[in-house]
Amino acid sequence: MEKEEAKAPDVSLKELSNRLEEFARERDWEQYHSPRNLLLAMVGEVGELAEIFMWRGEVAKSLPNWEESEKEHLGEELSDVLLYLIRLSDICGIDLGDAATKKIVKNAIKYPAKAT
Ligand SMILES: Nc1ccn([C@H]2C[C@H](O)[C@@H](COP(=O)(O)OP(=O)(O)OP(=O)(O)O)O2)c(=O)n1
Repeated sequence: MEKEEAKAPDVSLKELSNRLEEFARERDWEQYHSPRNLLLAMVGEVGELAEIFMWRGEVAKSLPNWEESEKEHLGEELSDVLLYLIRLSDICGIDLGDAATKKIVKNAIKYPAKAT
């Protein structure tokens, strides 16, 4: 039986953002990481994510009939979208964790839960 790969420990947006910054710096890719380029790269990855679901019809939650390799591919494309989103936010000077937390609060005010 194949040995299951160890899961990465809980990771913060800040940590991912630091690692992305380091990744770009080490390759001298900061010059390419402009807001527009990162946005286009992210949209491209959203397209790759959509391709995974294309023509399959409705998919049950937890993806019970999917091969492990398909789930792994899905995880990679979701990650690409997330990583470009984090990098885009950073380059634009947006603290994504803070913005998302505030947005959740705003959403709750706009869409109050029904009183029981
Ligand atoms: N200029 C770049 C190019 C890549 N990446 C990083 C962010 C993404 O997580 C990943 C994207 O790499 P690819 O463009 O090779 O895309 P895929 O991994 O999806 O490969 P493919 O399109 O061949 O499936 O690499 C980056 O930060 N900056």
